[in-house]
Amino acid sequence: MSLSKVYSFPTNEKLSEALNEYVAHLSREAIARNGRFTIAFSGGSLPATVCRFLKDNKEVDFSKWYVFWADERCVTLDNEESNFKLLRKELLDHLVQTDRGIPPDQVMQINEDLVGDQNAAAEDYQEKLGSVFSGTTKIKYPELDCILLGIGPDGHTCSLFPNHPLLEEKTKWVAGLDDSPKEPPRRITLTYPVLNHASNVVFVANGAGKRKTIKKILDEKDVHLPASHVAPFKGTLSWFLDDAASKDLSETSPSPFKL
Ligand SMILES: O=C1O[C@H](COP(=O)(O)O)[C@@H](O)[C@H](O)[C@H]1O
Repeated sequence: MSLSKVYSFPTNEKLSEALNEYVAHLSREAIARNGRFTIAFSGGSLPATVCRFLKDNKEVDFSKWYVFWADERCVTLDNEESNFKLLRKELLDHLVQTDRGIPPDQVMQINEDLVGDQNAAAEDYQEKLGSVFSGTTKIKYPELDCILLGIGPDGHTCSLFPNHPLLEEKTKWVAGLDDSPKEPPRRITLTYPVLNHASNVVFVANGAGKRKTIKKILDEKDVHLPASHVAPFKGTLSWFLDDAASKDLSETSPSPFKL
């Protein structure tokens, strides 16, 4: 099991600069090794924080990116609740406008025709993951190069909520739920086995509102919070926080970033 690194930055801007540096580094390494970079984004506040500088980073070869969602709401792609729509606004449209767009068949959004049935949508999404990872070989779990995770005040991550039966899911890569305690209730989510087989998992959180939750996970090791169970088997686990979010932590790691 991996040890986690916890980085904290004085401002939200510095946090975004560090994330730009780190994601660009992971992308460069993966492309040099495998000719592509597979990344999953969460929704909520994360895309704006991660993409603020990344979207203009000319050293990133976005043409080699395969983009997935760590979780998605079962809504149409133009709905205000859509995590896809959020990333379009924060990254995808900007790349197209600046002639560095990700090829559309490498952007793996939820199937809009299936949003009325979360289980069908989840199965379809699992097949999309399979089309990129399995090729002709049957694999047990996909190994994404990078999964970017947000965290809710209740400790949820992706759409894995406290006390939910999906926390026990061991077989499916992607699962559906229609009882999310946060709106909208119908969603699909990556499961723990996929999170924990990734090469690099990165939690991103900012603001005082997340402070108590982060302390419970990192210092108090509270097992009731879903984010506490993200622990990549072989991969790295990093936390990127701003000082408002990390204020009560007993310690953070020295920052290796050139900001
Ligand atoms: O519902 C969701 O919430 C979490 C946390 O969002 P935030 O706005 O508090 O950062 C997010 O990570 C997840 O993708 C989203 O569907």
